[in-house]
Amino acid sequence: MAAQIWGSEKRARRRREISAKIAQMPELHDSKPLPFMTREEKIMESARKLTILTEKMGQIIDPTDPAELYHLNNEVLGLEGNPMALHGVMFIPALSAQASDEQQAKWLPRALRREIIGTYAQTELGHGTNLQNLETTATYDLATQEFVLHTPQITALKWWPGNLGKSSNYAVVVAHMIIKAKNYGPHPFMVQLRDEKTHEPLPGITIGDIGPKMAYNIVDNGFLGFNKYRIPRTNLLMRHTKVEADGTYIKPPHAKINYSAMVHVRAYMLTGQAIMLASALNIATRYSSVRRQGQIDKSQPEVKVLEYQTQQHRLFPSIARAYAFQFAGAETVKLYEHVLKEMKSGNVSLMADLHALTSGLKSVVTYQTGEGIEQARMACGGHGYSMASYISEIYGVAIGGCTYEGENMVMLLQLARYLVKSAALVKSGQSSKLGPLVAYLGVKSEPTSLIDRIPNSGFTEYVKTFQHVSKRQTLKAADMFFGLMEKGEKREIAWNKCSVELNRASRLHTRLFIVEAFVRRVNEIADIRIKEALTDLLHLHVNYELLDIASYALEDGFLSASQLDYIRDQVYLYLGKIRPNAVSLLDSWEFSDIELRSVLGRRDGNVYENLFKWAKSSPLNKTDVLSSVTQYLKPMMEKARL
Ligand SMILES: CCCCCCCCCC/C=C\CCCCCCC/C=C/C(=O)SCCNC(=O)CCNC(=O)[C@H](O)C(C)(C)COP(=O)(O)OP(=O)(O)OC[C@H]1O[C@@H](n2cnc3c(N)ncnc32)[C@H](O)[C@@H]1OP(=O)(O)O
Ligand SMILES: Cc1cc2nc3c(=O)[nH]c(=O)nc-3n(C[C@H](O)[C@H](O)[C@H](O)COP(=O)(O)OP(=O)(O)OC[C@H]3O[C@@H](n4cnc5c(N)ncnc54)[C@H](O)[C@@H]3O)c2cc1C
Repeated sequence: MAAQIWGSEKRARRRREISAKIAQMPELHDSKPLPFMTREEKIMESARKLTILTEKMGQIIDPTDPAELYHLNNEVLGLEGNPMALHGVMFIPALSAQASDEQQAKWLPRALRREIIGTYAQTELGHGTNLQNLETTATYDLATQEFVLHTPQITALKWWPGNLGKSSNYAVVVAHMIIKAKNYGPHPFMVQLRDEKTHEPLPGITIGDIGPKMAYNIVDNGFLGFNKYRIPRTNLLMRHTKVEADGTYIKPPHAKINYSAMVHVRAYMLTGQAIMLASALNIATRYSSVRRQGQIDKSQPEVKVLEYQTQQHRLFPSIARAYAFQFAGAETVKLYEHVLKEMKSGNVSLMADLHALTSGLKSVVTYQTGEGIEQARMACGGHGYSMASYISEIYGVAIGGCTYEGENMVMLLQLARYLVKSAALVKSGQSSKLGPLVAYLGVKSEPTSLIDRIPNSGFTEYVKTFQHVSKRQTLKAADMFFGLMEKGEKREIAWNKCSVELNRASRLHTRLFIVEAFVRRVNEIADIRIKEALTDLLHLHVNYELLDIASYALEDGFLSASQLDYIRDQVYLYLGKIRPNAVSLLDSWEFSDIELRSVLGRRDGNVYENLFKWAKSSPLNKTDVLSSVTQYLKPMMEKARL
C-alpha cells in the first residue's frame, strides 16, 4: 500500500531508509516538543537543524529528488515551516521557469548551493488577489539602464511573502513595469534585499516580519518597501519577456506566463494537503482504536470509540479523500511537469487547461482537507484540543492553503471562466472542440441514473452520475450568465450575479476529476489484496461524495429517493467493511513518530503514559508555585481573607 501511496516500491523503500537514518541522528531531532517553545526558540531550532541538513543532506537523501527533499523536510523541519521554506517552493521554481539561461547560470547555482536565500514577493498590504492593481512600480530609467523599484504608499508594501521578513537576502519581486510612461503590467524581477556579508537591509529597503499568525509561525512572513531602489535592467526575469537597453519591450508568448510559480505551488500543494490530512487522521484513528468509552452492548466491556458508527462516519470518508487527493495530486504534478517542459520550449497551448485544473483542485482539496482535519481533532475528544495531539497545528498550516496561492473563491471563479467557455462550445454545437477534461460536457446523458440497477458495473454508473450533475450545473450557471447578458446586463455585473452558481459548477467539476483520478488508479492496480482494500475505500468515496451533492441529482430526478436510500446503505456497508483496515490504511502512509510530532498518535499506542509524561515536561511544571501566583494571585487571596 505504501508503494501505491508514494508512487512506487522504490519511493516507499527510500522513505523508510530516510526515516531510519534520521532516527539515528539526534542532532536532527526537535530538542524539545515544539508546542513548549516560543516563536523565537522555534525559529532558532529550525535554523539549527537546517544548517546541519545543508552539511549532511547528501548522506541522507538524493538532493536532486524533490520527493526525497520533501520527505526530509517533513521529518526534520516539520510543517510549521523553516527559514528557507519559500526558497525551495517558489524562489527556485520562479527562477527555473522565468529566468533566461544566462540569468539562471548566474543565480541558480548560488541559490542551489544556499549561498543566497530567496523568496517570492508578490502580495501587498492592499492587494493579493487582484494582481492588476498591485502598486509597486519598476520604472525603466533609459539613461542608466536600470529599473527603479518604488513603494508609492503604505498599501503598496509587500506583505505576506514567506521568509521575507528576516531570513531572505534576495527575492523575486513582482512589480508593475513602466517603460516610457507605459505600464506593461506585473512582471518578476530578481532583487537583492540585504547585504550578503552583514545581512543588513540595503539602503532604500524597509523590511521586517509581519508578526505571529494562526500557525506556520516558524516562517517569517514579511513586509517590504522600496524607496526608489535601483536594480540593473538585466534583473527583469527574461526567459519569456524581454526589455532591450533602448526600452523596447518584447512580449511573452502567453500573457500569464509570469504566473508559473503560483501554478507550480498549486500543483504541488495537493499532495502536501493529502499528507496533512492523512497525518491528522492517522493520529485520530490510532487514538480511536485505543480510547475506550461507553458500551454498545451493555453486557459487554467498554468499546474502542472507533467501533461507533458516528466515529467511523467522521473519519473514514476523510481517509478516502486523503487517498483520492494523493492520487489526483500525483496526476496533477505529472501534468504540470509536462506543461512546464512544453512552456520552456515555447508551447503554451496547455497552460489554460492546467490553470483551470489546478485552480479547482487547490480550492476543493484545501477546503475538504481543513474539514477532515478538524473532524479528526474533534474525534479525539478533549485530548484532540491539547497541543499534545498536534492536530490543531496541522489544521492551522493546512487551512492556510485555502488562502495562499489564490483565495479559494477566486480560484474557483477562474475555473468557472474555463467551464463557461466550454459550455458556450457545447451550446454552439462545437463539442468536438472541448478539451479532454471537459469532453463529458458534450456527451448526452441518460435520463436517470442506473446506479442501483446494473450490478458489477464497476464505478461507471457513479462516474456518469457525477458527470451528469457537473454538466447540468455548468450549463445551468452558464445559461444564467448568458441570459443576464442577453437582458442587457454588463458582462462583469452578470458574472458577479451568477458567481455562487458558477462556483458550484467548479466544485462539482473538480469533485468529478478527483473521483475519476481515484477510479483510474484503482483500475491500474495489479496486487489483488491492495486492489480489494482500495476498492472498498473507493466505494465509500463515491457513495459518500454522491450523498453530499445529492440535491443536484434530485433536482431533475436523475436520482430517485430510493436510489438515495441505496447510496446511503452503501455508505454504512462500507464503513463497516473498512473498520478492520482503518488503522492500517493510515499506517501505510508510514509517517514516523518524529514526523507526526503527536503525543496522542504515536505508533506504540501508549496514549496515557505518553500524555502524562508530556504534561509533566511542560515548562509550567518546572516549579510547583509560579511567580504569577506569588506576585498576583496569592496576594489577592490573602487580601480577600483579611
Ligand atoms: C520541488 C519541491 C517539491 C516540494 C513540494 C512542495 C509542496 C508544497 C506542499 C505545501 C504544503 C505545506 C507547506 C506550506 C507551504 C506554504 C507556501 C505558501 C506560499 C504562498 C505563496 C503565495 O501565496 S504567492 C502569491 C499567490 N497569489 C495569488 O495566487 C494571486 C491570485 N490571483 C491570481 O492568480 C490572478 O490575479 C487572477 C488569476 C485571479 C487574475 O489574474 P489577472 O492577471 O487579473 O487576470 P485577468 O486579466 O482577469 O485574465 C484572466 C485570464 O487569465 C487566465 N489566467 C490567469 N492565470 C493564469 C495562469 N496561471 N495560467 C494560464 N492562464 C491564466 C485566466 O484563465 C483568464 O483567461 P480567460 O481566457 O480570459 O478566461
Ligand atoms: C500562510 C500564507 C503564506 C503566504 N505566502 C505568500 C508568499 O510567499 N508570497 C506572496 O506574495 N504572498 C503570500 N501570501 C499571500 C496570499 O497569496 C494572499 O493572501 C492570497 O492570494 C489572497 O489574497 P488577499 O489576501 O488579497 O485576499 P483578498 O483578495 O482581499 O480576499 C478577501 C475576500 O475577498 C474575496 N474576493 C477577492 N477578490 C474577489 C473576486 N474577484 N471575486 C470574488 N471574491 C473576491 C475573497 O474570496 C475573500 O473572501 C501568503 C498568505 C498566507 C496566508
